Amino acid sequence: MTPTSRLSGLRDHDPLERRTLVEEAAGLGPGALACLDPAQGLTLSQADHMVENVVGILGVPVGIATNFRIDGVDRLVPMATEEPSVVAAASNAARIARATGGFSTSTTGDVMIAQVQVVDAVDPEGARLRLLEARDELLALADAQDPLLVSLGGGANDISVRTLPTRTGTQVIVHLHVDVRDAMGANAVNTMAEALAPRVAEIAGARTLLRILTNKADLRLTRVRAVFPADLLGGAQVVADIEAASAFAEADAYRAATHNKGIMNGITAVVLATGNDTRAVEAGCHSHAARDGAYRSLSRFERTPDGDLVGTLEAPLAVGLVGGATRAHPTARAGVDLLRIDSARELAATIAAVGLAQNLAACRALAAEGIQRGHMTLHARTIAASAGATVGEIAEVAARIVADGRIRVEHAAEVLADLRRSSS
Ligand SMILES: CC(C)(COP(=O)([O-])OP(=O)([O-])OC[C@H]1O[C@@H](n2cnc3c(N)ncnc32)[C@H](O)[C@@H]1OP(=O)([O-])[O-])[C@@H](O)C(=O)NCCC(=O)NCCSC(=O)C[C@@](C)(O)CC(=O)[O-]
Ligand SMILES: NC(=O)C1=CN([C@@H]2O[C@H](COP(=O)(O)OP(=O)(O)OC[C@H]3O[C@@H](n4cnc5c(N)ncnc54)[C@H](OP(=O)(O)O)[C@@H]3O)[C@@H](O)[C@H]2O)C=CC1
Repeated sequence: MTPTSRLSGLRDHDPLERRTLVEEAAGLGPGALACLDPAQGLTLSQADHMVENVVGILGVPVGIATNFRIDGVDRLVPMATEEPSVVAAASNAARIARATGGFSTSTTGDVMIAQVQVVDAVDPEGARLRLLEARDELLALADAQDPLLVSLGGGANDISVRTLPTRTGTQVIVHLHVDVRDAMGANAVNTMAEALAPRVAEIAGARTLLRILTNKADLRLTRVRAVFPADLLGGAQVVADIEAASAFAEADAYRAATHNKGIMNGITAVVLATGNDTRAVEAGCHSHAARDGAYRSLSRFERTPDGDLVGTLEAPLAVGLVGGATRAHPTARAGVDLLRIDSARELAATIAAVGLAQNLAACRALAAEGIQRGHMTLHARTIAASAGATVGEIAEVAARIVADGRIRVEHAAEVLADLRRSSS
């Protein structure tokens, strides 16, 4: 069976039934996603080998975003998040985008940047040029640190050097550009930077300080585009209002912060589900949003000549399929298996698509009925649980507080007490 992500009504099943349906739809064998079950996920001893002073494990819900078609391939996407309505929103937007073929992506490649900071240079500009003259030597020295990466077609491929006036004097900053292939690349480029530092100091006739990657990974940009039909969004006025909402986020930092948070609801959930570094990706995305000096939205929504809505997003996505927790964490491995991806680029493309989908869903809701109708309806289950409802009581309590239009903990407690009185 050709894998499909169109799993209408997945919500109507229980988690175990959903997992089976997802395994089948993704073309995986029975039990392929068993590691998504807490009982077969990360063990305490595995966790104890990942970070320090381990005493326990925090469980995070993993939902499956459906309907995604990315560069012509259907993908069911794992999203690790505690926030209600995020998975539903992404799935809904992906459903709408399917009508025009889904999401199309492109990438600038897999290049990460390591910085080497040079201080106390007597002749900063002279040092800069001497370092540029030594480019080939420095690249070879970097490559010597990671023969496996070079054998895979990766490795150091350029340097750039600039002088940087600072309040402690003019510094010389070396950027080492490294193609890290399918790794996130932090450890790889940090190792190279530390190996280069003594030779850089010698050439510059100065001292080196920081040798570390930058998370402003703007040589590793992923771009995604999708067209959302006006009729599926709610008509021409909704298209115009989403475009006005986008213009607001492009022009105002206060709105852009929330607009981008909506994007990161999608991006971070997939980064986490695949065992990647959420802090690195978020630092990269937010620094990219401020790349021209003002903090702006990472995405844009525009009306097409046909009156539909085209969404575009560009962001640095430093994620890997090897290294980090991706291979060490069984649940992350199951998430990657579900995606059926073969490269870090495909993972980044998927992440960008979910970010754009999340963003569209939020902006559509905001521009149409408001965010609370969809969000709070799904949030009602969390409210019911907060009021003390058991697993068997949550659905009834949630339905009642939604019907009453009072999605609040104290009302849920009243409904719960009433439910228990009537059933005793
Ligand atoms: C919540 C919906 C989707 C309901 O929207 P709806 O039109 O009532 O949904 P529906 O019942 O017609 O279902 C349509 C599709 O949505 C999905 N869907 C729908 N419900 C579920 C569910 N329970 N479980 C799983 N999937 C669900 C599902 O894909 C379904 O189709 P199917 O695949 O079944 O044929 C809509 O109201 C929505 O998208 N709201 C936006 C909510 C949102 O964006 N939440 C994110 C958190 S808030 C946030 O991002 C921060 C923010 C808002 O500040 C960002 C910003 O300011 O930009
Ligand atoms: N963002 C930040 O500021 C920082 C983040 N980190 C953390 O480090 C974690 C992992 O960094 P990363 O460098 O990716 O991890 P690893 O060093 O664990 O993995 C990269 C290594 O995997 C090997 N490898 C095997 N196959 C491939 C392939 N196809 N492509 C590339 N490498 C391959 C290479 O091994 P070999 O060594 O033999 O070449 C490569 O060096 C990140 O997830 C992050 O959490 C760490 C420091 C700072």
